[in-house]
Amino acid sequence: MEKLRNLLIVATRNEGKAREFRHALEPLGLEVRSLADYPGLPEVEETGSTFAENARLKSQTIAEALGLPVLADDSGLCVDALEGRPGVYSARYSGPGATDSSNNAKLLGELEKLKQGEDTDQPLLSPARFVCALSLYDPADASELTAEGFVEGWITSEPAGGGGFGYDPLFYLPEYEKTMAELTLEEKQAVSHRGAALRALTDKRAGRRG
Ligand SMILES: O=c1[nH]c(=O)c2ncn([C@@H]3O[C@H](COP(=O)(O)OP(=O)(O)OP(=O)(O)O)[C@@H](O)[C@H]3O)c2[nH]1
Ligand SMILES: [Mg+2]
Repeated sequence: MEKLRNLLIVATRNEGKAREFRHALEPLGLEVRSLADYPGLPEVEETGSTFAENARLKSQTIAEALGLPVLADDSGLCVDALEGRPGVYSARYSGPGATDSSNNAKLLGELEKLKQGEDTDQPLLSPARFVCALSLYDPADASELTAEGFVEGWITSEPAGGGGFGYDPLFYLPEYEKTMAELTLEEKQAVSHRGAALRALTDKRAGRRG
C-alpha cells in the first residue's frame, strides 16, 4: 500500500515532460511513472479547443482505464505575431509525423515570411509565451484538480542550447540572456510554464487537504 500511495502516474508519452516531472516530484518522495511504463493504454485524441480541455481528456481517460489518480499536462507555444499559433496544435504544427525539428523549422519559416521585405538583422522575431495546463483526475470520486502556468519570452531566429525539448532552443528569455534550452533542468523548472503550473497545483492540493 505504501508504494501505491507514493506513486504518481503522468499521462504523457513525451519523454521531455516526463523528465521534468521526475526532476520536480521525486525530491518530494513521489515515484513518477509515464505512459512508457503502461504500454497498451488507449491513445487519447486531443480534440479540445483549450489546453485545459485537452489536459482533462488525457487525465480522465487514463485514470479511468487504470482505476488510479492520474496527472496530465497539455502545453504549447503561443506566438503573438502568429495570433497565438501554434497553441494547442504545438506538438503537431508541421503536420502528421511532426518532430521537434520539423516544428521548429515551420515556426521560423512562418515568422520569416511575415518579416519579408523588412531590412533588419534583429534575431528576436516575436514575443511569445509557453502555457501549461495540468489536470489531476481521481476516478474514485470523479474529482479534478487543475492549475495553469505560463512564461513570457521571445522567438529567436538564432537557436541555441541542447537542453529541454520542443521549441526550447528558439525560446529566448531576456532576463537570462539565454534560450530555454540553455538552462539547466533546475533553472528551467524555476522559470517555466510547467514549473509554475506544478507549484500552483501543489499549493491547491495542500489547501484542499487543509
Ligand atoms: O520547447 C518546449 N518546451 C516546453 O517546455 C514545452 N512544453 C510544451 N511544448 C510544446 O508543446 C507540445 C505539447 O503538446 P502536448 O501537450 O500535446 O504534448 P505531447 O503531445 O508532446 O505529449 P503528451 O503529453 O500529449 O503525450 C510539445 O510537443 C512541444 O512542442 C514545449 N516546447
Ligand atoms: Mg499530445
